[in-house]
Amino acid sequence: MWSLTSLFTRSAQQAEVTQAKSDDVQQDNAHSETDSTQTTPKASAIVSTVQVPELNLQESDKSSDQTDQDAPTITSSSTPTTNNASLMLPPSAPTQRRPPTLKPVNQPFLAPPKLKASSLRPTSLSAASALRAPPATTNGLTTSTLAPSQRASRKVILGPGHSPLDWAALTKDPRNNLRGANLPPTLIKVTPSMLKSQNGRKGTDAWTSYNGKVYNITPYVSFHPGGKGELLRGAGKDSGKLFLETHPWVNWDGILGECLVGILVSENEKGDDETNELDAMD
Ligand code: HEM
Repeated sequence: MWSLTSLFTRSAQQAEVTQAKSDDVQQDNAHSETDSTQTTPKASAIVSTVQVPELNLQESDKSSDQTDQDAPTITSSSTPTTNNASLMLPPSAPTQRRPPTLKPVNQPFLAPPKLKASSLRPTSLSAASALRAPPATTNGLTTSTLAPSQRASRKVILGPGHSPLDWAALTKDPRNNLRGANLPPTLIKVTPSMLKSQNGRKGTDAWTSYNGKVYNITPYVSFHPGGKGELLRGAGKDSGKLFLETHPWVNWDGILGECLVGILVSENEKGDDETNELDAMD
């Protein structure tokens, strides 16, 4: 290990040696400069290149202590870690990163557009009616099972105790015998001539056929929302066409199931075993 005294002494000696060498170099440079002026103008380039390598070569031969002493000087000029940080530009001002102003300073808030109530509604149809399929124009038939919304109602005012609920209560009791009097408990075969004679006149019950089955509609006449006259238009004949033209959404058998008399057969088809055949169809 070097002592401090020897260190300083050594450093002083080296400084003297360095100074002497530097003087020699300058003398040599001056001398060479004098010579170069006589030949070529390259002397100035030699001066700058000679000084730097000599200093580095001498220091490389010195001890590590010497380099440590020089270290602060070198570090201050070349190390980019800490000191360069002080040279970095400050972060950009926060005003540059602000989001764009959403609100004009001197302008009031924009009012929402004013909508008229009429502009939110269709002029003629309601939203629900606009979603429905348009009614068919041919033959008065419609492809939809929904009731037409714009057709004038032809319903009648039903008498007291003749609401649909009253009818439903009536059909639940089998003792009411809605099929009619003087009929066997089982279904019968009905010929077209029989159906025609059961038209509701002369004290007879009114029968009608629908999908090949015959019903007694007399008990339902006063419960029919469309009125007695409309329902009796099908008396003594088939009501399928009129029924489907008027209200295809109505559940026929759900209303008149207890009024089922029998099935419609051809004139010569009726036999003595009509009851057994009808039972077999059930
Ligand atoms: C000749 C056969 C029939 C005709 C001509 C007829 C006619 C009518 C008419 C004009 C209406 C009024 C529709 C309206 O403007 O709202 C109506 C309603 C009604 N009819 Fe008939 N009808 C017949 C047979 C039947 C039968 C057999 C039943 C039962 C199975 C029935 C059950 C009803 C029902 C439930 C309504 C009310 C419909 C509703 O509220 O939308 N009709 N009928």
